Amino acid sequence: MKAVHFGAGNIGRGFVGVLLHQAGYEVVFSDVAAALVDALNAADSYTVREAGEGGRDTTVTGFRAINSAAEPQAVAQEVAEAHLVTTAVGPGVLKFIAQHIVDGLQLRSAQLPPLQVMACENAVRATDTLRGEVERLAGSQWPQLRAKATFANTAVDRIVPGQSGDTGVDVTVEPFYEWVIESAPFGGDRPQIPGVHFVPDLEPYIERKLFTVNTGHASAAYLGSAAGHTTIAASLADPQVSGGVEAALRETSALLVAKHGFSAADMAEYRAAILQRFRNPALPDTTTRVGRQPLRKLSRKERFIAPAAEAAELGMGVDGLLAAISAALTFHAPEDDEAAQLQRALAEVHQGSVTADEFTAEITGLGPEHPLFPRIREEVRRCAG
Ligand SMILES: NC(=O)C1=CN([C@@H]2O[C@H](COP(=O)(O)OP(=O)(O)OC[C@H]3O[C@@H](n4cnc5c(N)ncnc54)[C@H](O)[C@@H]3O)[C@@H](O)[C@H]2O)C=CC1
Ligand SMILES: O=P(O)(O)OC[C@H]1O[C@](O)(CO)[C@@H](O)[C@@H]1O
Repeated sequence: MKAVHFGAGNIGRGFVGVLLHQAGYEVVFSDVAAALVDALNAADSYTVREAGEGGRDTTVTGFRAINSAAEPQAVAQEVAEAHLVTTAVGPGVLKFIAQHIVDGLQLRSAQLPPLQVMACENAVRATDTLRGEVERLAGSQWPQLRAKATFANTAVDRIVPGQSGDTGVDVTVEPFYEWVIESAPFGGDRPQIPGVHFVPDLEPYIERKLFTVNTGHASAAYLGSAAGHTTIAASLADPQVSGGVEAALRETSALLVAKHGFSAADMAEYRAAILQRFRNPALPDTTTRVGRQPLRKLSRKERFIAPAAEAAELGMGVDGLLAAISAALTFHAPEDDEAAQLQRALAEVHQGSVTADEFTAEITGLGPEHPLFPRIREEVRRCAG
């Protein structure tokens, strides 16, 4: 069995790659980072080190890597012959992966079983987004190609921090992982991957994950950074920050209970386990990594605005989420393009060339009629000074 995995970064090697290896797939990593591709091809194996209580090392073998920018035809050929395609490139990059899938499906024999495609990104219905791009690029050819692939949405959860430069392609991860996949697209032919759960309806799971793990982690990063901390551990050791994270998560939990019927007790347990994971002392993680790409994280369907908007529509509390959003608005990270762009936009509000209304609409995607809009505009005015 062969899997082509796009994005040989932290989650690619430390989560998807290792599980596909354990499932018996030959993994062909495809990435645009030439040095990473070369390093993977120079290695016979790499080690996934689980840091923290109960952690163990796993050796991954049986992989290759291809530079998809330099050798798109080779990637298409691999996709044409593969059983499975996965991605972990970031939601904004999926549109660039779509062409490789279209090219691969064009070369794929109609006699082969459908290619199973899953985007393992932190976003609701990321695989649907990828499929939409594939359809758009395939255009009039889509009717001939559609039977050659099956697309399934997934939710992936494992903290894989930035790796120190001196460990090569080895990767340090937390021991915990969760991979939930929607079952319907596969019919009777589900991929057999260790530890994976199949569910008929993914929406409650991806929202529970995104609006708890990711809202909580990002809140720790933004509130921690605003308080002068550079690591997640130091942020959560600050009672002011951990109290702020818990306040935001109590609000998202209340929404998830109301919307999806999770029990309040289960959500309290889920939150506690997650905060424990964030505090893992063996896992070095920084506020700049966890807070990366604040524009994405502040967008309409993401971990802050989506739950806060729904909570506001239902008349539920959003003060904790607003405090985290406010901290996100002032997030400074010199090497992060989106953080720099956000600060430039906020400076324009300060100078008066952009109004707080325009900024709020642009960053959050909310219309002025939305009940959350005036609350965020107030934070924008305060942060812009
Ligand atoms: N790191 C984590 O703890 C978790 C990350 N995720 C999600 O996984 C995805 C990847 O995150 P990380 O692995 O942390 O990021 P990363 O930056 O470590 O890895 C991304 C990889 O994608 C590659 N890439 C970029 N453009 C590409 C293209 N056009 N074609 C092929 N490869 C390309 C990059 O060179 C890089 O190696 C994101 O959507 C993230 O939200 C999900 C759960 C946990
Ligand atoms: O690109 P994003 O959305 O920040 O994804 C990485 C996040 O996902 C998580 O691993 C949670 O699964 C967090 O550790 C991390 O902050």
